[in-house]
Amino acid sequence: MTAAKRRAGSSSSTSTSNEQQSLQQQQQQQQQPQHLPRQDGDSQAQGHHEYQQLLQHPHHHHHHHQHYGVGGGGGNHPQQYHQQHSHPQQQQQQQHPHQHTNPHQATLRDCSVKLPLDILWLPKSAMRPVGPDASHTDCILVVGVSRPKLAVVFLTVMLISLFLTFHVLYDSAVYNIQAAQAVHERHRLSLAASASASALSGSSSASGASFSSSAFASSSNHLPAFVKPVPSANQISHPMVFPSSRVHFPKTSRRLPQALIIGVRKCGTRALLEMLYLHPRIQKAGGEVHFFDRDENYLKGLEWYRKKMPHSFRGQITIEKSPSYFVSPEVPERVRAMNASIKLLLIVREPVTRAISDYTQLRSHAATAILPLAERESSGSGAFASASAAAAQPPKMPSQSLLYAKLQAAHGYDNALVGGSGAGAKETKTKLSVAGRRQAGAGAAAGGTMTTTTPSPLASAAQMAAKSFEELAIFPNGTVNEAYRPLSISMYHVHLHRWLEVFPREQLLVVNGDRLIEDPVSQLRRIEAFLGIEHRVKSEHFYFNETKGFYCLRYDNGDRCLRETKGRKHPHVDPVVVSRLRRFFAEYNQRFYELVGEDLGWPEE
Ligand SMILES: Nc1ncnc2c1ncn2[C@@H]1O[C@H](COP(=O)(O)OS(=O)(=O)O)[C@@H](OP(=O)(O)O)[C@H]1O
Repeated sequence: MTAAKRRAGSSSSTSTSNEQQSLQQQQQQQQQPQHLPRQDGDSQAQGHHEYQQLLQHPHHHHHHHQHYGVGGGGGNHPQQYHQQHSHPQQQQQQQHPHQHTNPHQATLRDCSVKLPLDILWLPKSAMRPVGPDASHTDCILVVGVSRPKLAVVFLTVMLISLFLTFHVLYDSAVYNIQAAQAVHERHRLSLAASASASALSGSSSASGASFSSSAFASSSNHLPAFVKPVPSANQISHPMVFPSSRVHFPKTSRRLPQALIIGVRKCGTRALLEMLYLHPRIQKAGGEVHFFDRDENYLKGLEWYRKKMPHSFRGQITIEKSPSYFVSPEVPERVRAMNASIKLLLIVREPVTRAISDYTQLRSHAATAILPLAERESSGSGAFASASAAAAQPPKMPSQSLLYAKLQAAHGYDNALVGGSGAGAKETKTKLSVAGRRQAGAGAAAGGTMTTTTPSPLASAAQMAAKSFEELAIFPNGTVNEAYRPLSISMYHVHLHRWLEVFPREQLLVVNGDRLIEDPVSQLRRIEAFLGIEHRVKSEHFYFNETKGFYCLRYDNGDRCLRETKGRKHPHVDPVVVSRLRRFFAEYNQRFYELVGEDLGWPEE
């Protein structure tokens, strides 16, 4: 612009004193900052006036342009910019007062475009002298920015806002997709757990795995508080559109358990796990994995075990429960080998009540096993059907061998169930504990049925279902059948002793199962403190269900009670037998109290 003006001044071939004067004026203008009021402001005002006139009377300026050159005022308005640049043209017109405007030459009016922006079109001739070969119809776009720095700031803010908006949208999209995938995965796992539970229905493991695995199944899509389930997670099955390495979304993965509910069977292990699962920091394995107590699982290795665990977020605690861990001698050392600082939860109940509960479940399982067996036998296929005969059965009718296997595996007692060999399958198979040897001896001495042969499934089941608790727990001579598995499991001190040989006492918390039934929140508060998580499970998470006679759980999406296999009605047991057993257990209970350092106040009569 300045150079153009200079050129305009120096290249004029008809230099006159007026021109020189005009040139001097231009040079003075060049030396002045444009934003300052100009000394020849009158000329500018005149120019501005001319411009306004041009806009209103497009042909008028041709007759009056020679009068321009006086005026005053100044400012930063873009039009002033235009005026400054149009000055050379005015000079030219003043130099040739009689020269008419070339019809092909662009005028201010021709090049003026009315826009909401401060954008002006100027004739090219306004920028430099018109040469003989210059096109007079050219226009030059002049964009006036009155406050350049403000404009830069404005643009920068705009760009940053755009970037942040995109970032937030992108992150939230990624978060939602991943949360949906987590829900989907949870849903898939719960379906798988339900399917495996129903596949095993009719028989339960020694610790009631199949029954408890589907308990609360419908509630298993519980999510940590910071992940809101989306309504139709199943629809989101596509992979993420963008790789999320840049987004620090809390990812889930399967982790080995940091806490175990090791037992005791029939003391409320399932209720405890489900109640803990109300806590957003807790993740649970759906069913009982039996990794440490079953050799066939343990030999598969820790990676197999880890894959059985649920997805969890970092900071969550994964818990698995397999009640038979407590009574399996090899388990403590195996658990320590995996994680020496793992936290152990042991829930106990008054031993005689627990034994009766155990008996109730076994009898229930036996009864469900007898029905199809009896139907098979009455149909004439014999007690030990061949595999092909079994295969020929309708799909709903399990084969005898399968039923028998289920019966044994689920109860974990083998023949000892029927009345005898107290230490149970696991303990007799491995080295016998002191109590186990004592029990076996007592059982034999008392004339207990130390069955070593395998009875037919029907006979075994029928015996189980037919015998009363009194018959199984007390020999005819009045002595206690210590070898009866429901009783031997209730000798807590024997089993706990093994654990405390491997783990320090402070790594194990004893939960009072009777109190958990009556007042879950107080027990859960202790457990939360033990696990080092904040107190989150409150009374509003529970309501007492009169029909069931137990507390049930309140979830965001509805209320849930444990299945009917939890809280079965116990058979009436002769009070004399109950007293006898309580006296029997009094000594063992004292030993247990000593081990745990707490008197649980169980009745001794
Ligand atoms: N809230 C609630 N609802 C239902 N049942 C409850 C609850 N809290 C504790 N319990 C008691 O849990 C007993 C079953 O214990 P487990 O879950 O350890 O059984 S198992 O070993 O897993 O089969 C079960 O024993 P039984 O009453 O003998 O069936 C219940 O007494």
